[in-house]
Amino acid sequence: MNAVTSLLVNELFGPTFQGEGPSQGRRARLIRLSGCHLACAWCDTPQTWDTRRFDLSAERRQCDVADIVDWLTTVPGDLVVITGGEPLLQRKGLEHLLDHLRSTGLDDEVEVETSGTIAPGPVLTDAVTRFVVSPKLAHSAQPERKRLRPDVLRTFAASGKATWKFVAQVPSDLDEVAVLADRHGLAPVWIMPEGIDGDVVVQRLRLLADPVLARGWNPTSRLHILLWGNARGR
Ligand SMILES: Nc1nc2[nH]cc(C(=O)O)c2c(=O)[nH]1
Ligand code: SF4
Ligand SMILES: [Mg+2]
Repeated sequence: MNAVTSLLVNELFGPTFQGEGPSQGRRARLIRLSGCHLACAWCDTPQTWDTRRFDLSAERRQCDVADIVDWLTTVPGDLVVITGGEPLLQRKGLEHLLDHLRSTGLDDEVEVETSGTIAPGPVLTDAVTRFVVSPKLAHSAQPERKRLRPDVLRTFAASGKATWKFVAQVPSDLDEVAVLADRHGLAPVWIMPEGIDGDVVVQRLRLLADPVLARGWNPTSRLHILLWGNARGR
């Protein structure tokens, strides 16, 4: 069996703060992988997949896993965030990255952000600290059969390593989240406002916060957007 020893990368950056979700505010290094099989209407990282708006050959490069681990060792922190795009499109390469990371002696927490539409498999599940799974709602304008894969959601829920981060625009989106959470047993739930402008993020979060609390969920802002706007590599 050939090991996949490289990953198609959009950007490597850090130190920064994990801007979103259960680890918000923690110092982190981010690995943004290229490629996504969805095309969400409000996607904040279209440079990873949208060939109509971006020259992907300039936006991505094939990086040896060994070089990525070398880079990680040069940047301080104890959290590695793997995001995209959709990282699980490169599951084999990710397995190799995690294996190499551990064998190099790095005991960092590793958080993988995913849309929850591709099953992670047992090897990767064992190797990561947590998955931050972000199933897409109707406002993503993706067909339901593409954005919601019940079998995959159940696999993540059963892994014991999933936290769920839903992107919401308005409080009525929370009804859609509640249906999914009940139907598939998704917990714990984090709600994040959609937006790539700090004022929009804050306005939406203000409207969402009380309904989120009332439902027993957790709010998250987008710290990197509040701090630096939609700058690349922050
Ligand atoms: N600081 C920082 N944290 C992040 N967490 C998730 C990000 C993303 O773009 O998916 C992101 C990002 O782009 N920047
Ligand atoms: S799943 Fe994520 S990366 Fe893919 S199109 Fe949707 S928001 Fe963008
Ligand atoms: Mg993201």
